[in-house]
Amino acid sequence: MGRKFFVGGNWKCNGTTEEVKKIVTTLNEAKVPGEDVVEVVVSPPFVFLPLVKSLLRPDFHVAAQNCWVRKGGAFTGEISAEMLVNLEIPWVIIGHSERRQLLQESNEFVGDKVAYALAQGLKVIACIGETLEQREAGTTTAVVSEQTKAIAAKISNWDNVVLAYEPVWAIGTGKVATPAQAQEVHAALRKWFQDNVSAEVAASVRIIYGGSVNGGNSKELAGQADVDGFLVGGASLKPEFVDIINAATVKN
Ligand SMILES: O=C(CO)COP(=O)(O)O
Repeated sequence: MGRKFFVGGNWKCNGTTEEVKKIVTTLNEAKVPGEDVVEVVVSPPFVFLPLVKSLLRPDFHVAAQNCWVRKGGAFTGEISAEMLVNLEIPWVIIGHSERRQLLQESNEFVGDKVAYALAQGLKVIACIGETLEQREAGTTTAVVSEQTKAIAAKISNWDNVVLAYEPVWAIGTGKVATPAQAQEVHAALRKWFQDNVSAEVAASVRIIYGGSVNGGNSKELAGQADVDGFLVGGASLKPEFVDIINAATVKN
C-alpha cells in the first residue's frame, strides 16, 4: 500500500556542539537505501536545529521535539510552529510520553498541538503509548485508542502525520516490546482507523514503533506487517542508528 518506511532519531535533551557534529558526520557517511525506500528524520534539541540542518545530508531531514500549541507571543520559553516553518524545519514531534508525564500534557492538549502544527504546514510525528500499569491492567488498546481519538477529533487529514506507538515501559529501559506485542497494537490501531476514520487512512497512515529499538532488534520488528518504521531514542545517538535505518530493507 506504499507506506514508506520511516526512521526517526529522537535525540531528546542530549548533546554538545561537538557531539552533534560527530553524529552528523557518521550519518552523512552512512550507506543506506535511498529516499524512495526509507525516510530518515533526526530530531536534535532546538538549539542545535539550524546547525544540524546546515550540515546534514540532503536526503535526511530534521524535526523539532515540540512546539507551542498556538500562535507565538507572550509564552516565555516556548518555540512556535511559525518559527519552525520560518527556519524551514519540516517536522515536529508532538505528545512524547516524557512530556505527557513530566509536563502533564493531556490528550486534548496534544490534539490541539498536532492540529495547530499541521495547519502551519509542519509534518507531525504524534506519539502515543501505554504505561506498564495500563498494560498490566489490560487497557493498552483502550489507552492508545483514546490518545489517537483525541488527535482525530482535531484533524481531518492524516497525510502529514506519522503515528509513533511508544509503550512507556519500553522507553529507555532496554525492555523492548516483542515483535508480536508491537504488531498486536499496531494492528489494533489500524483497525481503529478503519472503524473510526476511513479505510483510506487505515491503509496509508504510517504507524512506527519506539522503545528500546536498537541495531540488534530492529530487523525483526521491521518484519511485522503493521510496523512502518521506528522512533529511536538512545540508539539514535550511536553509529548503530545506521543499522536501524537499514532495517528498512526487510520490507523490500
Ligand atoms: O522515546 C523514545 C523515542 O522517542 C525511545 O527511546 P529509547 O529508544 O531510548 O528507548
